[in-house]
Amino acid sequence: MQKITETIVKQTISRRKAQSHKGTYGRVMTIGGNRQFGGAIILSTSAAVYAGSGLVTCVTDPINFASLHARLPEAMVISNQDATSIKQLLPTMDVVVIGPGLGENYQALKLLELTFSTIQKQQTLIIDGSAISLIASHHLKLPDTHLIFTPHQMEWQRLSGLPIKEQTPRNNRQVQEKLAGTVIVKSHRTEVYLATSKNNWRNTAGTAAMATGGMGDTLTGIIAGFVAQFADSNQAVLAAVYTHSKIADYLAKKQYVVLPSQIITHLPEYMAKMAQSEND
Ligand SMILES: NC(=O)C1=CN([C@@H]2O[C@H](COP(=O)(O)OP(=O)(O)OC[C@H]3O[C@@H](n4cnc5c(N)ncnc54)[C@H](OP(=O)(O)O)[C@@H]3O)[C@@H](O)[C@H]2O)[C@@H](O)CC1
Ligand SMILES: Nc1ncnc2c1ncn2[C@@H]1O[C@H](COP(=O)(O)OP(=O)(O)O)[C@@H](O)[C@H]1O
Ligand SMILES: [Mg+2]
Repeated sequence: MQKITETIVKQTISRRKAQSHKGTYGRVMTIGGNRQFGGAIILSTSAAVYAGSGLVTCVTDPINFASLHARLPEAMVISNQDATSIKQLLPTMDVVVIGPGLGENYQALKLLELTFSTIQKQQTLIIDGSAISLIASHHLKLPDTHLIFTPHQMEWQRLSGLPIKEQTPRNNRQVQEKLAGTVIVKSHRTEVYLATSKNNWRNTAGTAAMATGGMGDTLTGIIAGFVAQFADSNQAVLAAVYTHSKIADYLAKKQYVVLPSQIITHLPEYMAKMAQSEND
């Protein structure tokens, strides 16, 4: 196992070019948030914006529009029932996140299938939460695109068939090869199995202060923002995993529990620090 450390973050996050605009930093679509789990997609969408994505569009139940906009006027919204707009806009994105708070009912399944049939080969699809559980329970065929799975250990058990005790690096790698996507197995020490490299990685940051609902939803937004902006996708994934946990470690020095929304608000400052020290 290789160690994920701050060196990767410093290598990944570079200073922004003066001659750039929002289009330079990537388009992200976040899909999820039913009536019960609106908070999950609000966190994911906020993390994508605060991580620096140029333009972010959230596809969610319209019941979540007002609360999302109250916290995050930067995000655009589309109704999760508006298949025409989704089909039209999704192919223009660099990165699509599906799953945070999506739920697992019939409507959620149809939205996942629509996403799979619309996504293009050159795009990146981050599959999280309910979307992972739906793939497992409905044996869905995966689309031909750049895939990143972000399961926690139980979601990984559902998708891989590996009981948590048998989730060893060797077994995880075997299933990753079948899925043909990058797999991030989240736990107190998250492991990353990259699709285009044989190296396996383990996070060196992270704290039990992170053990609170919405923490993984936040990670998906950071990964989306980093993959949308930075040239090397593998580095971007590793840097995102570390950044999420490192900000939590910093806040946990003075806090018993760290809230996902606090990690989000600290992203721009941490990223500026990493960009300044890119050549250290
Ligand atoms: N504010 C919001 O809107 C929020 C919305 N959310 C959304 O809810 C949806 C469902 O996601 P979910 O993760 O809550 O539920 P599920 O997939 O059933 O997994 C839980 C089961 O797995 C087990 N488990 C074992 N190992 C584990 C591990 N390392 N990490 C975690 N769990 C582990 C665990 O064991 P236990 O706790 O019983 O010991 C339990 O039996 C999803 O769309 C998500 O985005 C949430 O993000 C919360 C905030
Ligand atoms: N004890 C812990 N130590 C370090 N990281 C943790 C700990 N507990 C949870 N995390 C991190 O918090 C996130 C939880 O993700 P997930 O279970 O999907 O949350 P949610 O679905 O509620 O958003 C993961 O990134 C995981 O690594
Ligand atoms: Mg989750």
